[in-house]
Amino acid sequence: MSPASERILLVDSYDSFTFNLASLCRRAAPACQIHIIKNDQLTLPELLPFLRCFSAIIVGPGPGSPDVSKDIGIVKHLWKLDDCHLLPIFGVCLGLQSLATEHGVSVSRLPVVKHGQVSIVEHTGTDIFKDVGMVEAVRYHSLHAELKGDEGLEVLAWASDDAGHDKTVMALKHINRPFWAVQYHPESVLTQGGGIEVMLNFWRLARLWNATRGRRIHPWNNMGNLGTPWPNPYPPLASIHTTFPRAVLTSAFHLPSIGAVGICELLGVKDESSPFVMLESLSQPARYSIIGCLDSASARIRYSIGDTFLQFQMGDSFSQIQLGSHDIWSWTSAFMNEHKACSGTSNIPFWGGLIGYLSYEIGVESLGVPSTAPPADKRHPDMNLVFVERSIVLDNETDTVYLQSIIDGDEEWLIETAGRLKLTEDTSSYSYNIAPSSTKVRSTTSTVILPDKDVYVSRINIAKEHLYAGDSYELCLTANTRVVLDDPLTSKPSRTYSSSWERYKHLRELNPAPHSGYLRLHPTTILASSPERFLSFSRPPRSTYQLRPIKGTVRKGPGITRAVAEQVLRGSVKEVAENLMIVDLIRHDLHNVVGEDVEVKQFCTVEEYKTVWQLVSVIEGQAADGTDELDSRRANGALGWEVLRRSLPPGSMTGAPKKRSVEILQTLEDSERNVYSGVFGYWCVGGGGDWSVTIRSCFKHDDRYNCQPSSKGTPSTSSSTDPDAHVEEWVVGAGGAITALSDPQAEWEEMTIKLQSVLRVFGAAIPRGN
Ligand SMILES: C=C(O[C@@H]1C=C(C(=O)O)C=C[C@H]1O)C(=O)O
Ligand SMILES: NC(=O)CC[C@H](N)C(=O)O
Repeated sequence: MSPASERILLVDSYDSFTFNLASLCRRAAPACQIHIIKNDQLTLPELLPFLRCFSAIIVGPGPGSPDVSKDIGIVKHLWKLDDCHLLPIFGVCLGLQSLATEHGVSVSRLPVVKHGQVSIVEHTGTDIFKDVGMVEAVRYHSLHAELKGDEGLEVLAWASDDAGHDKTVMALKHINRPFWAVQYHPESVLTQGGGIEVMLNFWRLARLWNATRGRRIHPWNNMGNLGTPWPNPYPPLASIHTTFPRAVLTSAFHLPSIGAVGICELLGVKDESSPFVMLESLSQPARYSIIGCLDSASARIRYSIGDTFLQFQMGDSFSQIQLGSHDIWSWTSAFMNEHKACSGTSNIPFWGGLIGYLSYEIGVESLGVPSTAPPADKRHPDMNLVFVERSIVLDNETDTVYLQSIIDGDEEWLIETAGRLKLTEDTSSYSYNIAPSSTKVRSTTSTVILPDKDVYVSRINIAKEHLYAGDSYELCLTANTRVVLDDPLTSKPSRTYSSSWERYKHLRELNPAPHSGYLRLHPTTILASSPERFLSFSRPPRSTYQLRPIKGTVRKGPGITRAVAEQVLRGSVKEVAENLMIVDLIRHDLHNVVGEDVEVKQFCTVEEYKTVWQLVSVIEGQAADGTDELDSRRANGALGWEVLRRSLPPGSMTGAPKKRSVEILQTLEDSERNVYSGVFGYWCVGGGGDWSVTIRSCFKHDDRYNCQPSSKGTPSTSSSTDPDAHVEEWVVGAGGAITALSDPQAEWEEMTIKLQSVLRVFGAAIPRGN
């Protein structure tokens, strides 16, 4: 059998490191096809006929326990295969624990759990450790195998650095069946010496076992579908049209003093009843501000989870489009395929395209976790986008304004808008560079409903119980704070005063953040000042996909210099472990779509923000040659959209493994997260995109703009209730990663520090003692 036709089966127990393992496997056996299945996808009788086509099986890690059927699925049966189906198997973590359990070994809790921590692993230098030197390995486990010695298993490696423990088993083999397993994570980015080296040895041993046994591996003739071989970058599209790009009309000129705020005000941001979008960067990399020039013809796309349709609005025309064989993601991709554009200014990140937000729950829906959120007819949009055809991008470094339109023959708009901007600049009749004291948020009475500290702390303790039990390695627990404003003047929508805009201007001064933005997409308005990029993708060809997870937070204050922050964050086992777990999770998310080419460009760097120091890592990937070349049948940047689809909700906001962690968090949080913890940003018609994590931000839903089709087919912008009774309610979410090492009081404080960065905009503070 030539290596080219060999196949490896990877069984995924719903872990968030599986695609890292697939990538390691590919490095060890480059010509092999890797098929990935979930551990509950097939029954054993359904799987058996396929096994003769595989050279080996890898059993991945996962949440839970090897003796819980729902956690381990089909895996437990694999160690009992009869001789005619037998094949080499390599287990990782939960995989090792299953091998042990099925041979009568007791698997119990570790005295001190190891999540994202590195241990020195000593080994026998035999079998999968042949010619392997020093091993430093990352561990993600709460459980461990305790052998008595008569189970038919042999210990190949162990760790001696566990408190209250002599030697913790780190690798096993079966004495006469072709089974090997490791307790640590060979695929983790920080594992050294025992990663690819051990995988190469397993592959050598597996092939040797197959050869000496004379095991014939059957070709994959008409075997049907058993987990599409990895990687599988594109989803099947219901319809793929060939479309030709439109040209981007651009006019650029120098405009030194008007600034992004001035441009927004000139474009009518103060008319609260109209949609408005603006994305800007207010601290490093602080270069571009992107402003949508919307009008009543701008297309709006809204979708709520659970719906079989989306709402499409263009001016007065309002329709419900049935998704049919599409889901909202493939529909949006098909829409962007119809609206491709080319020949804009190459260094300008946005030429036109979709701007808006995606909720946390839309990611939960993609994970296949049933929602606990209100039903579709009671929801606000989970995907809320506007298609921007005319835009202004301000390059804050050179004070150049780029006017852009993707509407054919729109030169007149460019000339007219340039004239308006220049006139405003010349007459300087209004200072747009507003000083902090000049923001005009009217003072209002606000009621702040904070999360209850005792309840939050008790939930931290429950979260820790889940971590000790092995159900999760890290849980990002959050809570909502509500701010209810009593401002009689905002009870009626105004065309000349927008309190949300005034508030945003205040926020951008108080908390200038690299991922800021004002999104008024009725019924929802978001004021964003996020430090965290979720995903950016550069324009094809050869797009780079970049994710920048943050984990590790320290409040800025007297004496907290960079050196101190470095010590507190980079010098802390807990903080680095927290960050590492998300780095490994994000690598997995990216490997899922782009395949092998994923690199950690920056690991645990301390970055400075207005009110906090943060520990930030950067992961980048590129698709295999040709996958994201400009393709006339697909939207520009379709692969970036696919990375987004498969990677939400952001791992830094869930913890790992993502699916199980999300399920646990649903039991620990009172309400849906909604806009908080989702993403906001853009997808450019030229193929680039940039989506930030919606944190350190606030949002409100205003049901006077409920945007449902009225009986006449136009959106309703009036409430059925008395408009004077309107109460303005903002939601601010905040939270933090809980690990087994978390101190509940410190976690509560960390959450309140994050909350405070936004609460100040309402003139509210968290009372002392809280
Ligand atoms: C949960 C929040 O932040 C997340 C949690 C962080 C942490 O645990 O250190 C850091 C950044 C975010 O990924 C928030 O801001 O509300
Ligand atoms: N990474 C894993 O596979 C973890 C296995 C198991 N859930 C534990 O915590 O020990």
